[in-house]
Amino acid sequence: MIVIKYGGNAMKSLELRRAITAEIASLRGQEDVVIVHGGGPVIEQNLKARNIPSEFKRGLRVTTPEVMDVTEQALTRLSKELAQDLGNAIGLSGRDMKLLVGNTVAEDLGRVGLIHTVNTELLHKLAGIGITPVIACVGTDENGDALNVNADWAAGAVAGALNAPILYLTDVDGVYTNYPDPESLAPQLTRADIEKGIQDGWIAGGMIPKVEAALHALDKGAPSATIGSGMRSGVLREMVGGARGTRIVP
Ligand SMILES: Nc1ncnc2c1ncn2[C@@H]1O[C@H](COP(=O)(O)OP(=O)(O)O)[C@@H](O)[C@H]1O
Ligand SMILES: CC(=O)N[C@@H](CCC(=O)OP(=O)(O)O)C(=O)O
Repeated sequence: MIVIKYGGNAMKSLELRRAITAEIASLRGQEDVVIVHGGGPVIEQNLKARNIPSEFKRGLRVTTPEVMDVTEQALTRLSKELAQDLGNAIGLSGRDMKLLVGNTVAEDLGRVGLIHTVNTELLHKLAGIGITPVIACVGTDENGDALNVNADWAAGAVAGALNAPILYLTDVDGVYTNYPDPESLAPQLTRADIEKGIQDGWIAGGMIPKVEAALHALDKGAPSATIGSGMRSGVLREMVGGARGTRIVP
């Protein structure tokens, strides 16, 4: 089984979305796939349409109950659409059958959560009948209330719980030591390299939660974590084989 995190940047256009879902569909011929997705830009659009202001603290969206509602609506709709694009797939959120259970992390972040328990049995059962789960990064707490989980972290938790490799699909070919110089793409980074990269500033912005979530996935049991772009035909197979993207190692 392999976990694919599919985020907002790699969904910017319908063409891109279709190209990536076709790539994922072709990978399914060789591996069972579990998709965990985000959708930051769609959430943003829906909040704007309703005139609901939203801000980020420490890279996470401050999630009031109102923001939670809009986020959940946007992401669960997206999971249905992605599942339709893919075929033989089912759109779920972490609230279905306690798929992603967690807790809030800080009072000033509202409903932002981290996942501690994943219903892996459900994922194995779906794989057993040839259905690909497409999971929106919305979790539940023990009371059944929704949590807004950063998609990189949600996917890392799923990969860790399944002891499965994870591919982080984004809009860059991997982590660059001198972004965006193509010559500086790092084939492999260790925890120490990542700590240095964040400290020295060459790992920045949205790449920070991604590399941190990748390390977390490894800590929790994922055998490998690879960051790259799924935009070209055949690239996912190459990422799985380690020939493309940046592989994060302990
Ligand atoms: N060292 C780096 N190498 C590659 N990308 C980087 C680096 N540092 C920062 N980035 C930024 O991280 C972005 C990917 O993170 P993010 O925008 O959160 O992606 P997604 O929405 O796909 O999860 C890239 O588009 C790039 O702008
Ligand atoms: C807590 C938090 O920040 N949640 C994210 C969830 C979506 C996400 O992570 O989507 P991408 O993968 O497209 O960035 C948010 O509200 O934007």
